[in-house]
Amino acid sequence: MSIDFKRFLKRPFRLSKYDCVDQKLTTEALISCDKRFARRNLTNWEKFHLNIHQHDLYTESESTIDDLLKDMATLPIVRVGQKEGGTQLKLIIDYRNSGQALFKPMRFPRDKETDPNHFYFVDFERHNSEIAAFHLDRILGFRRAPPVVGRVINITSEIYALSDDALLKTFFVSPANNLCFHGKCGYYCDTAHAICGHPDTLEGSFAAFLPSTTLAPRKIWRHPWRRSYHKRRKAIWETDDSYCDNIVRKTGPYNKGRRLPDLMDMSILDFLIGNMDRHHYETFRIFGNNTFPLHLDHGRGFGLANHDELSILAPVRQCCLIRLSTVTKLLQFDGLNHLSDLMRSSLASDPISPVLTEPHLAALDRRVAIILMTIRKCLTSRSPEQVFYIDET
Ligand SMILES: Nc1ncnc2c1ncn2[C@@H]1O[C@H](COP(=O)(O)OP(=O)(O)OP(=O)(O)O)[C@@H](O)[C@H]1O
Ligand SMILES: [Mn+2]
Repeated sequence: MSIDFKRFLKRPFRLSKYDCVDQKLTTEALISCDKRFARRNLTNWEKFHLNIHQHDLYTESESTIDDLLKDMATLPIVRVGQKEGGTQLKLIIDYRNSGQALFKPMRFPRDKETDPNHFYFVDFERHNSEIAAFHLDRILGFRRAPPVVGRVINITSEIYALSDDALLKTFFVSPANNLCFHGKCGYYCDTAHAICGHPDTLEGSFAAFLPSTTLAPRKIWRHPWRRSYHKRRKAIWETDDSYCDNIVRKTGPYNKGRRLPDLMDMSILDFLIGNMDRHHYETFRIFGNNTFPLHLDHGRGFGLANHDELSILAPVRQCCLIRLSTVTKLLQFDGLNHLSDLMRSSLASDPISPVLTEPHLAALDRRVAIILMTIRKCLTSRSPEQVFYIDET
């Protein structure tokens, strides 16, 4: 099943004479059902949106994703506004063809490590982590993260000149004569933490927007292994290793189907990138419960190259569960195709390459070994049938 775009398709500029809404909503059907589509080619954003399916955001063979990455990295920007909500500054970028991207700015050089006195919930976001997490999600075969690409922009002509009034009010010229802005948000949106051009250029990550929530409403779920987001308190799972078996597995939607294995995949992705900030996740409502959780918000990964945060793997360790297809992938990385090599070559195509430093790439291989060790340990106390989840086909 793909997303129900009936309302999208009913937009009068598209389908005034024909009524195609009962047809299977593939791109091909759309094109054949209104000849004007052939004249006005779908944008890569539209192709991406229309191909979102029940089980993933895109398919392995889809060339649209690479085209979309290229578009986000090169198409002219026509308008810039701030994304409301969330804790740190994010901009909504409008392109000339109506495509949109979520922009996160670069704050530090790639090798700047997380401040050891920062909690996971106050750490700065890293644009390169958003890019690397998308590539990793794709390499692991999950395809649950929207495409993200890097781009160097001119802060004067591509942000300042195109800003909405609210954002414009936060611009200033620094003592070093650089153009800066800070926007409005919960953390780090003040003069002391402004984003400045060097002198005029600014690097950032551009994530393709998902279909609007009006067309494709999403459900927001609290993550069962959410941290406490408190300076002194701990979450239950941090002190109780039976949390998965005694609580999570007994609660819907984790008591059946793909959701629990999906959370294991998410934990693996987060452990590999070092992301401790997974508080909620979203699904598309139209697909019900038997669908994938979106992998969004990876700005807090790749902060520490020499530390492996084992607590991120707690879901896998406590549930002793992993998708057979995921463990098969990880075993391949244990052999000749190191994950670091696959990531290095995948990231080489990004305009702001190198996206990750060598120590962060090396950390990926070390962490793959830790995940596999965790699974091997599970197999000493549980049967393979209990540990490996096989998807229904
Ligand atoms: N590619 C996207 N397309 C559409 N909406 C998105 C996309 N990425 C993120 N969002 C929405 O924007 C919200 C904020 O984004 P994100 O989580 O990356 O920022 P954040 O500042 O870290 O937020 P928070 O502090 O709530 O974690 C997300 O909860 C999500 O609903
Ligand atoms: Mn966040």
